[in-house]
Amino acid sequence: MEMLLRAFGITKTYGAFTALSDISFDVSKGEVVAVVGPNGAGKTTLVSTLSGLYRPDSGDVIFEGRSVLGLGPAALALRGLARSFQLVTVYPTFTVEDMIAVGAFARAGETFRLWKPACLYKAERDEVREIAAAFGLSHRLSTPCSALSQGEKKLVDIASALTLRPRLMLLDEPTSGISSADKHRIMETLLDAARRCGVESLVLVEHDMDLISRYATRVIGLKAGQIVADMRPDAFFRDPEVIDTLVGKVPHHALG
Ligand SMILES: Nc1ncnc2c1ncn2[C@@H]1O[C@H](COP(=O)(O)OP(=O)(O)OP(=O)(O)O)[C@@H](O)[C@H]1O
Repeated sequence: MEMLLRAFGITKTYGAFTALSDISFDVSKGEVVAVVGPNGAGKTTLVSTLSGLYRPDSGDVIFEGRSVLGLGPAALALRGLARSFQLVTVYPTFTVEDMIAVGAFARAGETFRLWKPACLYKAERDEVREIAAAFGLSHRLSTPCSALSQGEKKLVDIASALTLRPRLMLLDEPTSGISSADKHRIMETLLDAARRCGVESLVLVEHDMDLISRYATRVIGLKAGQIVADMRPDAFFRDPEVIDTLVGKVPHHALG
């Protein structure tokens, strides 16, 4: 399987505190990697380091065979490794169409110049509409983001990142704040839309074991900044020691 991302020897400190310690793993085409672990394990720090927001103290991040250290999130997204940034909550008065367009404009070299009249960008608008359709958001294009449900807000954020057509997408808790009843629908929509938009691999921080057992192809377990498990979900859910270390009790139905 083609390797897209390689992280090796990643150490990240905050002052005297070591949040990530010598983290190494690869992500190949076709994988949906769930990153799990207790609060403070370093999951968000890992996503922020992989996506160029933080520079590690040591180690390297290789994407498509080249180091991407120091590129920063915007340049990295344009290179094909993107994360969502929860901009919907930052710009609640923007319509769904404008919010999704942020990424399309960035790809066109118009880095987040949102004040420009939207009508100037016919090609980008067409693409925005195509992506909105993949996310089932066509009927919401002119709705202000503030009027969306929590699940729709998550989808708009991810849709915006997808206009950059990334090969690999990093998602930090894509279903947080969404009711249990809606989580599966949102996860299915986002995975299906991501594939349709050309995403080849996903790395997501996720706490919901039921979602992981159903949608992940691999689980990486972090504890105190170190990888303590890297395995297929079926093996993960059948390892009581790993479960106890990383998540405590697992819902019975996640065990299949
Ligand atoms: N900017 C920062 N400055 C100092 N310490 C930080 C900073 N960001 C995170 N930390 C600390 O680093 C550790 C890892 O934090 P991180 O947010 O990556 O963990 P997490 O696994 O995502 O946790 P959670 O599940 O609670 O979101 C925690 O102890 C946190 O307090």
